[in-house]
Amino acid sequence: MTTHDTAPGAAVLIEDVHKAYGQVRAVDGVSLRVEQGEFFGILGPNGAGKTTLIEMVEGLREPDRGTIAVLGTTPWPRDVALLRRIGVQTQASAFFTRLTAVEHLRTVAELYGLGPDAADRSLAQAGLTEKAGTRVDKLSGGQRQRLAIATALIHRPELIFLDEPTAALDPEVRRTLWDMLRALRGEGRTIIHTTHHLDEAEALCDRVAIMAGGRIVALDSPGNLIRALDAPTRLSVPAGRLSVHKAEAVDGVARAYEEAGEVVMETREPGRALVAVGELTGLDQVRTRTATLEDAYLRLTGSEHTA
Ligand SMILES: Nc1ncnc2c1ncn2[C@@H]1O[C@H](COP(=O)(O)OP(=O)(O)OP(=O)(O)O)[C@@H](O)[C@H]1O
Repeated sequence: MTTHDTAPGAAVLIEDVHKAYGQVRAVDGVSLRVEQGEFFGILGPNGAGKTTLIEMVEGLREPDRGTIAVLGTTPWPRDVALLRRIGVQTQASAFFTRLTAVEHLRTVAELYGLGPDAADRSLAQAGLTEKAGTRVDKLSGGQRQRLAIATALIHRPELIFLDEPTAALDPEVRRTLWDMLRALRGEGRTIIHTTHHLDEAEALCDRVAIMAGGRIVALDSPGNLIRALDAPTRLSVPAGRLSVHKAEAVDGVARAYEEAGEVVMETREPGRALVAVGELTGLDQVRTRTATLEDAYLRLTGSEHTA
């Protein structure tokens, strides 16, 4: 086992890592540091290199070049002691499908040398206690997703990898899972979260790395990435309430147009424009939209494609 001089506080330290498949440079010189206790997002379009990067961090693939330290240890070649300190949830999580949820978890607990209480605890943590006696193949998609997370958490790992944990879940279940993930972070665990759900990354992540073409094109907190966009605020009112012509003349409005039954006004002085719109139409049904992480993501990954 090789240990690195990771500065205290780093859960993962990646330095100039490269990985190619033939001619495809899947990961092309990535460096980043994830702090302990951080909720860190990895975002990027299909084929950006996220999975390849994460698999190298998890010790499933060997980098061609560069170094990776996970909890102070090199993950390749695979290190059993490290595996006990990390938890991995993937889209293809394997279950003992003919067992009940609790039997499945107790079996996994035994594989880690843990008692049944570990299974009961992670079942409760995932909000699945009610489904303890349900066979895994009878669980809904969302319940299975939670079971995958419960399975990844059973041995109380310090570092948790989540891959699209809320894919295909209904909005209510997604929010419940968000609460669960926030609680994990509250316990001081480090979470590395790969997702295409930008609202989720914005709501949960302390920082995100946006990848495109095997490289990191941005790395910052969602708030800073959004602010860096310097995008206008959009105010909108139902189309019948105000003409585009009048909207253009509103104090503080830079541009106005009609879209999906609404007149949209772009402004860099939202306070001033809102007061003026309020005087014209009243504030009832006026909507305000500021830039989101999705806007920042589209700008950053779009420019990368045209580069
Ligand atoms: N086993 C493999 N053999 C050959 N090429 C691969 C292999 N795995 C990935 N690639 C290629 O490497 C590049 C990066 O793929 P990767 O799966 O890491 O991206 P990703 O960001 O995880 O994408 P997605 O969001 O679609 O999961 C892609 O061009 C992909 O086609």
